[in-house]
Amino acid sequence: MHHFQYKGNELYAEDVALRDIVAQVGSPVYVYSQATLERHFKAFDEAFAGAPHTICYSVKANSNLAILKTIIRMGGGVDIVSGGELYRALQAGVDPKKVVYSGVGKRDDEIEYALNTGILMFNVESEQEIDRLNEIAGRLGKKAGIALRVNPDVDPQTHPYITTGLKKAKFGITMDRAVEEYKRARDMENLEILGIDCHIGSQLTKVEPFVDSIRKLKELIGELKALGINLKYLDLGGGLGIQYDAEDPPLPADYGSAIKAETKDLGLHLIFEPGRNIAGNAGVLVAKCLYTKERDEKNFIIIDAGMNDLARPALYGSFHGVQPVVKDQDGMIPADIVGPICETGDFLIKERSVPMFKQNDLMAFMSAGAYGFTMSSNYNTRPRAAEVLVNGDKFVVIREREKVEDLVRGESIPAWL
Ligand SMILES: Cc1ncc(COP(=O)(O)O)c(C=O)c1O
Ligand SMILES: N[C@@H](CCCC[NH3+])C(=O)O
Repeated sequence: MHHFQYKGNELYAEDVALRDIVAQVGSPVYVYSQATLERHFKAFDEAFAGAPHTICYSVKANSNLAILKTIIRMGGGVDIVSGGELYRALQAGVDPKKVVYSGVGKRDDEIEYALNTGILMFNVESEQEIDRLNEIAGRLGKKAGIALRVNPDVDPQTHPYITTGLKKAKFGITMDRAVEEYKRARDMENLEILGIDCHIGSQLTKVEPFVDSIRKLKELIGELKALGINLKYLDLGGGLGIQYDAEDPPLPADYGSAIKAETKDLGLHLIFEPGRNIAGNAGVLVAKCLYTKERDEKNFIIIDAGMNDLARPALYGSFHGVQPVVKDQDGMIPADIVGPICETGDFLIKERSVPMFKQNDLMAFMSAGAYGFTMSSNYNTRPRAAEVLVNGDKFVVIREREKVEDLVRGESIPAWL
């Protein structure tokens, strides 16, 4: 069941009309459905029933404290890529033993913070990071649990900007270096080798690339075993895609059975880092039409949300569906739906047939729950949107709309000016 649906001609999030939210909170506003988040988490979790596993939700997809809390209280852990994300996850009450820390550029202070917190493991992304971790852990009198993030050189067949597992990508350690690096790490006093990790890309719509990379990892796991390096965890990253338009991604259950079949004899505890799969279709961005321009060459629908609010179309040419919040338009029109920002690339929809929105009409951009708010910016000194969580017939503002005063906080004018 879908939780963003029409009742009559009004679009609802669960049992709340989006129009009522905007009446109270204004626009643009991100609206999330708690029931959808919970359903997605549960489906992912159940897909791995019978196999020991932990779901470490990828904070970068949607890092609002209320979203993190929703996942944590269902038993989820988190995948973080910065000290900032660790701070958020701790604020939301995460169990440090369910935190994995990925990322190619971990700073010393972030590593210290994570060590002092007692996180489960660092997914180490370079040869130098191994040494740095050992050094910092030694200084703090701690042991750092590690997995090496290896780069299996598998093509995930997704957008080039979100392909991470190819040899030419900046992520991870190459397969041919991995054994040597594990041996080096084994001899370091302040490291504990816990596992192996890979993440090959995002928005994958097939299971084959996942299976291919597991096969490559299995060879490596075998080689390590022969050397007496025994692992506990196999972290398979995130990346399972969702439907934005006409994609037909595998269901979590299908992804789960393919992976379970491939890993069942390894005796390893599986870790997953899904982001988009949990949050993507659990949120929409609601915006208002400010003006329309009809021209011979092109029609424009100008709205109060822009690329600073939802960057994905401008950044990747991504598709987001659009639905009227109240269906009362006179048919469809070919148009660009654009924001108020002074950039030609500031569009949410390009050359598509859309409802004939008029001034003050509200519209919802679908599938905006992941990499929506978290990628938003203040470009053009635009306060970031409010965020709302819906639960049945209730809703709460889980992040206030920013104010202009928030945007100049910390700035100062030197005395000589
Ligand atoms: C290391 C790592 N883990 C997990 C994720 C989450 O990916 P997704 O939202 O595609 O599940 C990402 C982003 O691609 C990532 O870089
Ligand atoms: N931010 C990207 C995905 C990259 C994932 C980062 N690990 C998107 O919106 O699709």
